[in-house]
Amino acid sequence: MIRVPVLRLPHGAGLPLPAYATAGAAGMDVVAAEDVVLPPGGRYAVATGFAVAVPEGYEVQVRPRSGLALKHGVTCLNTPGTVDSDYRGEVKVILANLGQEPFHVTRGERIAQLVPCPVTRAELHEADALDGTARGAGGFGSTGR
Ligand SMILES: O=c1ccn([C@H]2C[C@H](O)[C@@H](COP(=O)(O)OP(=O)(O)OP(=O)(O)O)O2)c(=O)[nH]1
Ligand SMILES: [Mg+2]
Repeated sequence: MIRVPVLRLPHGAGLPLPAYATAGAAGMDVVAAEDVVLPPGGRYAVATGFAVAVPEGYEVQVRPRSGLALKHGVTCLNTPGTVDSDYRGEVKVILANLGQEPFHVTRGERIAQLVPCPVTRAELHEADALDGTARGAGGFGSTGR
C-alpha cells in the first residue's frame, strides 16, 4: 500500500473517489465527472473531478475496464495511461469508442481503473557499439520462421 493524497475538484463534488470494488481488486474504479456522448470512432478526455500527488518512484496507470471493452468496444485509447508523480492537474480518462453505436458516458459511471506501479528510471550511457546476441536486430515477428 502506498499513500496517495487526492484532491477533489469542484466539479467532482458528490462523486465517490476511486475505490477498490472487491478485496482482491488490482485497480481502483474511477467514475466520470461529466456526461458525454462518444460517437463511433470518437475519443474524448473524460473529467474525473480529482487530482492526485503520486509519490516519487511511482506512477498511476489508467487502464480500461474489460466490461466496457467487451460490451461496447469502449477502451482507454492510450492504455495504460500514465499519471506522472509530478502531475498535479486533473486526472482524465481518454476514452475511445471502437464500437458501432454511440456510447453515453454518464456522470458517476465507472469508466476506468487506476493501478499504482513502481517505476524504474534509467540513466542512458551512449556507447560506440552494443554487445552481440543470437537475436541481433531481428524483431517484429522474426522468430520461429
Ligand atoms: O490517461 C491519462 C494519461 C495522462 N494523464 C495526465 C497525467 C500525466 O502525468 C500527464 C501527461 O501524460 P503523458 O506524459 O502520457 O502525455 P504527454 O503527451 O507526454 O504530455 P506531457 O508533455 O504533458 O507529458 O497527463 C491523465 O490524466 N490521464
Ligand atoms: Mg509526457
